[in-house]
Amino acid sequence: MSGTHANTVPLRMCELCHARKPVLRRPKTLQKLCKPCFYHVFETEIHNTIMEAKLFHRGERVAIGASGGKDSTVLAHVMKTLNERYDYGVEFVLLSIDEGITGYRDDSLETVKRNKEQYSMDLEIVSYSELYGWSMDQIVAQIGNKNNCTYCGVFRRQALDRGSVKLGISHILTGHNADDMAETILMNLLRGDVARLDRCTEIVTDSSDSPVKRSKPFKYTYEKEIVLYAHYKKLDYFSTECTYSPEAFRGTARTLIKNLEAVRPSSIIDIIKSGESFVLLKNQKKYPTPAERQETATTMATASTCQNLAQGAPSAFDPNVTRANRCHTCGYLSMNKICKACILLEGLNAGRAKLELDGGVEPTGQAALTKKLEQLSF
Ligand SMILES: Nc1ncnc2c1ncn2[C@@H]1O[C@H](COP(=O)(O)OP(=O)(O)OP(=O)(O)O)[C@@H](O)[C@H]1O
Repeated sequence: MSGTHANTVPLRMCELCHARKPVLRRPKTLQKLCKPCFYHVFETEIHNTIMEAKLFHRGERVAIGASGGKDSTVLAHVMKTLNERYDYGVEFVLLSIDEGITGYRDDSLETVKRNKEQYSMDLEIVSYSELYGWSMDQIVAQIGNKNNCTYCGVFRRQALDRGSVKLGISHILTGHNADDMAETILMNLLRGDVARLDRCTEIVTDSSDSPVKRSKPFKYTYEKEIVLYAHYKKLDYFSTECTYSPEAFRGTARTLIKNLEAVRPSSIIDIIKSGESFVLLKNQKKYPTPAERQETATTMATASTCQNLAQGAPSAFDPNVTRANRCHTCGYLSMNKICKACILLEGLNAGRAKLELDGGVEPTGQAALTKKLEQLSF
C-alpha cells in the first residue's frame, strides 16, 4: 500500500530551485527550501535592505557590536560574506563591551575572540570596569537584581559609542532583528510612548547626544531564521542567556510576539510595516550630518575619552561643540547637564542608588527608574 502511495505522490522539491530536496520550512514564509536556497534568500534579503537604506559607502570603517551571541555572530558572518560578494568596500571591525558578568560575558567574549580570527576582523574590547569603575557583577551586588537592565542598557549604549570613538569610527551595526523591532514597537505602543514609537522603526538611528550612528541590517530578519542560519552554517556562537533577570515588560512583549508568530508567521513583519506607516508629529530637531559626526568622532578619539570618563574628569573633546551639549561631569555628549550614565554612577558611587529606587511612591522598579531618566531636565 505504502509503495503504491510513494509511486503516485510526486517527490516534493525545494520551492525555489525545484531541483533539490527541501530540508527546512522557512519561518518567515513557510516555504520548503533546500539549504543553498535558504542561504541565498536569507543573505539576499539582507543585502537588499542594506542597498535600499544606502547603509554603507565605500572606504567606510564600520564597527559591529559583537556580543558573541547568535545575532551578532551571524551579523559578522553575513557582513563579511556580502562585503566580499558585492564589493561594498567596507572595513568591518568587531567591537565588544565587557559588562563584567561572570559566567556569561567572560565566556561569550572568548567566542568573539575566535570570531576575530574566523572573520579576519580587528577586535576592540571595552569594559564597564575600565570606563565606569564598576562591573555589572558589582552593580548587582549593590542594587540587587531588579533594575540592573536599566544600568546595563545606559552604560552599554554609551560604552559602544565610546568604543567606536576610540576607534575613530562613526557607524556601528547591531544585531537587532525583526523580532526585537516588533517587540519594541509593541512596547512603545502599549506604553503610549509616542516619541520612541516615532524613532524605533528606523533602520538607522541618529541621536544628537551621540557622535555615532547605529544601523540594524537585520531589521527585517526573523530571529528563527538567524538561528537556523547559524545552525546550518555551524557558526561559532555563544548561546547562554544573561545570568541577571531580563526586563520584565520586554519579556511579556516577546511572548506575545512569539504567540502571534505561531498563528500567523507574517505578524512580525506586519507589526514593523504598521509601525513604519504610523504618521506622527515629526520632531524638528536637527541631527548631525555624517560628515559632522565623523569629525566629532575623530576629535573625540584624539581626546582619549575613555580615560577621562574613568577618571571622572571634565574634558574638552571638541572645541566646536558647546559646553551646553556636554555632560558637566564626564564631558561626554549629553542633552542634559549630567548624562544618564553619570546620574547612575553618582547614585552608585554614593551608595544611594538602591535607596533612590525604593524610595518613590508611584511607579516602582524599572518603570520608576526609566521615568526618572526620561524626565531629566535642568
Ligand atoms: N556586550 C556587547 N558588546 C557589543 N555589542 C553588544 C553587546 N551586547 C549587545 N550588543 C549588540 O546589541 C545587539 C542586541 O543585543 P541584545 O542584548 O538584544 O542581544 P541578543 O539579541 O541576544 O543578540 P546577540 O545574539 O548578538 O547577543 C547585539 O546583537 C549586538 O550587536
